[in-house]
Amino acid sequence: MSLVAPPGTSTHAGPGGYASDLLSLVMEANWEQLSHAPGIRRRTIPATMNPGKTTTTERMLYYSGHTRRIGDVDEGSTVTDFLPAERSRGITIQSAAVTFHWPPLGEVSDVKTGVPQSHIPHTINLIDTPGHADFTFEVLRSLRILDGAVCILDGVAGVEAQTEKVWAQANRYSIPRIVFVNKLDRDGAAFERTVKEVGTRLRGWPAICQIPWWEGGKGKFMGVGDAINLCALKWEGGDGKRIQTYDMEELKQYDAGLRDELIQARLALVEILCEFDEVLLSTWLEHNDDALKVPPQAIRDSLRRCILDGSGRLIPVFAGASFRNIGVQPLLDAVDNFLPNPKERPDPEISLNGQEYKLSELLRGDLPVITAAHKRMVKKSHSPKELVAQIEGCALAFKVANHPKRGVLVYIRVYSGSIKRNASLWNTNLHVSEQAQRLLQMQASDALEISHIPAGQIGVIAGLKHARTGDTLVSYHGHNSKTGPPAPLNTLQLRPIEIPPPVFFAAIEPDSLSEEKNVKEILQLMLREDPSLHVNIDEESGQMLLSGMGELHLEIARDRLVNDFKAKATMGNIEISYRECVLSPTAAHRVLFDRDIAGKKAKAACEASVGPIDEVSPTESHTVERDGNRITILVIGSLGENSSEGDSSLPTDLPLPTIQAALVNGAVAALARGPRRNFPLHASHVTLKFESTTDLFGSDTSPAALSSASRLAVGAALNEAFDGGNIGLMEPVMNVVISCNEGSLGTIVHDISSARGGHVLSLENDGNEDASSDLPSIDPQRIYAPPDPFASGGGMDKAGPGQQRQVTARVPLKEMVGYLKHLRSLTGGRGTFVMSVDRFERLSGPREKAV
Ligand SMILES: Nc1nc2c(ncn2[C@@H]2O[C@H](COP(=O)(O)OP(=O)(O)OP(=O)(O)O)[C@@H](O)[C@H]2O)c(=O)[nH]1
Repeated sequence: MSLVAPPGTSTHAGPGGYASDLLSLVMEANWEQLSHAPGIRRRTIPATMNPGKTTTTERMLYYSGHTRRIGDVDEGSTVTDFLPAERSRGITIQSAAVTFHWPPLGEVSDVKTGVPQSHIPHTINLIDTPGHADFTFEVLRSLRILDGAVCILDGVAGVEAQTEKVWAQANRYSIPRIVFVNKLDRDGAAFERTVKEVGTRLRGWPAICQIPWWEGGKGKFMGVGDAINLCALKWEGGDGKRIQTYDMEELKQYDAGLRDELIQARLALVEILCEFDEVLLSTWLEHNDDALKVPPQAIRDSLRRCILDGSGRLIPVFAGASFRNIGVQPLLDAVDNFLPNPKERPDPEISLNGQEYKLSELLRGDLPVITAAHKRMVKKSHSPKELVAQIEGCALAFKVANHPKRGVLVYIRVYSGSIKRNASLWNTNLHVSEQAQRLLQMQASDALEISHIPAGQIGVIAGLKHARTGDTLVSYHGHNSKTGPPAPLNTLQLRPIEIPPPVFFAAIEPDSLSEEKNVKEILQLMLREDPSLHVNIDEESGQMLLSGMGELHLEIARDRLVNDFKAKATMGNIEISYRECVLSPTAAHRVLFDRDIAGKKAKAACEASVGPIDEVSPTESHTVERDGNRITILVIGSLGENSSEGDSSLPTDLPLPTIQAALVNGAVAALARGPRRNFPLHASHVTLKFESTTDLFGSDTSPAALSSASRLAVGAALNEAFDGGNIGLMEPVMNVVISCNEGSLGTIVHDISSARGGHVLSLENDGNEDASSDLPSIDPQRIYAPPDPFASGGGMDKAGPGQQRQVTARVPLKEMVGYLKHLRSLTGGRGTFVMSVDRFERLSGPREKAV
């Protein structure tokens, strides 16, 4: 028996091993991801509500030397949950990014080849993400930039509906993952059951790397058995830095039961790896089919190979109880050992003009869309390849945060080239240029000024005025600051993500007229931080409506507005955001706008008509989709035909893309407020016609004048529809997935279909027939897991008698308000559900009256 420092702190490679290209690791709420190349890792923690992501993050920061004390979620003293609203509620709202090193930099000795990755310091950028379903979008957004993730599961609750949802998205982004089963100190903790649920509900084969160690097999949770290194680790209390290791010989004396189980775990681990990895299969054969003789390093290498593709078909599983400071250091080692570095990650997805490609395809310069664009160019000073070679860097803004001292910080991940200080960045979402005046690397509470952020790295741009979370920023050699890089490069989007439509709203009332401007500015900043919030300001009345994904989402937004940003305003009741729709096509309405804007003469005209989206087929002209509506812009040139980019009838300071963007903006503003009940329009198709011979008025025609003309013309068309009784109402209908036990299935199905007007779409067992997963279902009998000492029956009975069942249904949102409480009462507190917007549906007579 020996007293050793925790794995990952004593035997690491020396300062020489700290490669200069050390990356960092990212950890998100629910997920921890680590990237690790010759030094970089990022990890995330995905999970369900409250499985302990923030608690685990606190320990990671403490053991890595990033903090001097362990913060507590319940006391509101953690590093990553720093917003007052997070601290008062004990939940994560915004994903927080922190950078630290594992193993700690000062504690390394010599670098040797062939040592585990965890012996070489890695920079880890960790993102701690939220768990509540209202913030799912925040999690999905963070997933796009992760190189790897740690999924933290609650060992009592197991795999929950929310875990499955985030897991499926991680599959889509091919993110390598490991699972940490937390809270094993709690009454009712069931490691075996949780592992089997990982297999059946997440559809990956669990590769158990650690098994829980309960005192005497049934007592206090005190450590883990390590199936890779064939030893047991016992935490000695306190801050968790003192860990005793027991080798297999010592275990014979100390806990023979654990030793026997550890042997089973090692056999199962090698067996499952051999099924996926031929290299390990050969090693096993070389060791006379003896799984106990396979060297730990061969197992580590194999695990790394098996999860690298991010398919989730094999899932390494670790065990612990973060709150008791048990299991966190080996988890950090696992992040170093198994999660990939940015260079090992697949090519990111991009979109150009709405078409999907891979980034490397674009950078090679041979995409047909680029060659075609080159052919259309008037000035062909570059070949298509050279056109693309002018891209100096391209990055994704994954987080915008308002720092009390440093102002607005935009966190970016660079995907190609590098972003240099003072580079002019074209924002392909907003179509504006802004300069990256200051680049920072955030280290602990310090910010280091840097000259550039290279590909694969995460950094911060300070002082940007426009960039929002989710925007793509392109640095393009010699781009025009008004129109950006040549089309279609000006539309380049990295890993685009669809923002779900908001389904709840509330009115924001500034306390006084003088406060209005301040409130609007704060709301704009909040929107930059969180693009799943929407603000709609009525031009005429000045009324502000804030909409979002759920009631909690809006409550938190109110807390941020009033308490954090100190706005003097109140928020009205939270209500369901219905939609309005146009039932039949209107006539064309031409509007001439002729008024001063900000003291300057502004004049422009255009013609608009509106109809239902299905009945007006899209034309070949410029058509965009916005908030569930379609907008077509027809710009007629001097020759009476659709203008192309080089049309000489347009003034040079008002090129075609600027006109199109201004007209679209006006239409979007008009569609944001319907004529009937002020709800946004949905499923409507606007056609806007602009003739350069009649609708342009020299230098008086500015983008602002064009937007106003378009807003008024669309408004006039909508009013015509309203006067003719042609505006209908639509309601959000949710796709609801409920997890419950067999016993309560009948009551739930009855309640959904008769009392709530829902349609049940499917009933499944344990998610095994889940058609949304590409992976084959897994028979839980074939999954190895050590028996649960506290389980009352078989392995899968957490919800009481009977199997776990999953009900998928489509239900109007109105009927789902307050459903969690009801579901809990129907299922004895055990049922859970997730929902997302499925569609908006036209309301029938009686339902319409009820709105
Ligand atoms: N008993 C026990 N409690 C834990 C453990 N880990 C976390 N907790 C408690 O669980 C609660 C939730 O922990 P958090 O760390 O906030 O969980 P989270 O996953 O970050 O939560 P959200 O981000 O809001 O989803 C807190 O009260 C923690 O003290 C553990 O290992 N054992």
